[in-house]
Amino acid sequence: MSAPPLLTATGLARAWGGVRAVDDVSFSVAAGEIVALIGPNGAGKSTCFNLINGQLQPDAGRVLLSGRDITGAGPARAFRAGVGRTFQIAATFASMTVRENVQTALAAGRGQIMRPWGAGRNVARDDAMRLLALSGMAAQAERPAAELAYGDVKRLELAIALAGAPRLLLMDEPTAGMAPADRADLMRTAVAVARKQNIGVLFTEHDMDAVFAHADRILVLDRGRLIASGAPADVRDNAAVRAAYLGDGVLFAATSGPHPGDPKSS
Ligand SMILES: Nc1ncnc2c1ncn2[C@@H]1O[C@H](COP(=O)(O)OP(=O)(O)OP(=O)(O)O)[C@@H](O)[C@H]1O
Repeated sequence: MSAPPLLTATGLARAWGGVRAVDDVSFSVAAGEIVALIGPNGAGKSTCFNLINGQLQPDAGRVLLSGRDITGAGPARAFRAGVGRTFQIAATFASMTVRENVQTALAAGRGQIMRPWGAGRNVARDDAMRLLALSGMAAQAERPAAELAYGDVKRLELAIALAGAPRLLLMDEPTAGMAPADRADLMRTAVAVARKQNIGVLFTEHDMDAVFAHADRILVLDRGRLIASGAPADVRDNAAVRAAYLGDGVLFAATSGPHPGDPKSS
């Protein structure tokens, strides 16, 4: 028998009052696979993320990580099981250096405390430097986090997420608020790290260039339902997806060159 996928979500459902925010959604993510979860505003992406990292209890359905049931486990237990997450708003300690931020995260994972003085300042130092190298931040290790440009804060946040040794990394709009050139760079870094470490990545993103350039597979939600799933080219050509985004325009802009059937710009 082959091993179960890294993440398996089956029949997930969650309503808010009368709104079916997530409605019978099933999908999987393999180790080392980069999967985008997209959909118009209010489609249910955040609710879906919160179901997967155990923050929310589903009304129905199951979340399995390598076959182990983590449904509604809560973020702490899901984290210990191997589900990491980065948020839209980066969370770092501004007064610490970049390296100390990562050391703190590593130490916390080992039940230790990182103190920036005495012997404590060497806790997990080498591992922190290794993660900073992976995230493209080694050269900035000794800078106070407060001095970083926003793109580098996001890279530091990636290193901090890696400190938890995730097997599945949920990235909530990783490129939000970044300049276009920085976005591509961050996505390239995140994808390279995930491939190297065999981490499965599930990310939400409004920037369709980032989605179509970097996802192996795209899941499309619309009003809580999974309306399409597949390779970027297939999803882009899917009539239901195009209809869901009609009037939004973002999906059509995120492609190289014109495509038959695209709405004409006047
Ligand atoms: N805590 C909540 N209480 C009530 N309704 C909620 C709550 N969270 C989400 N909803 C509703 O559930 C639906 C899905 O919302 P969700 O935030 O999951 O969508 P989304 O795809 O992440 O949207 P966006 O792209 O705008 O962030 C929406 O109709 C939203 O108003």
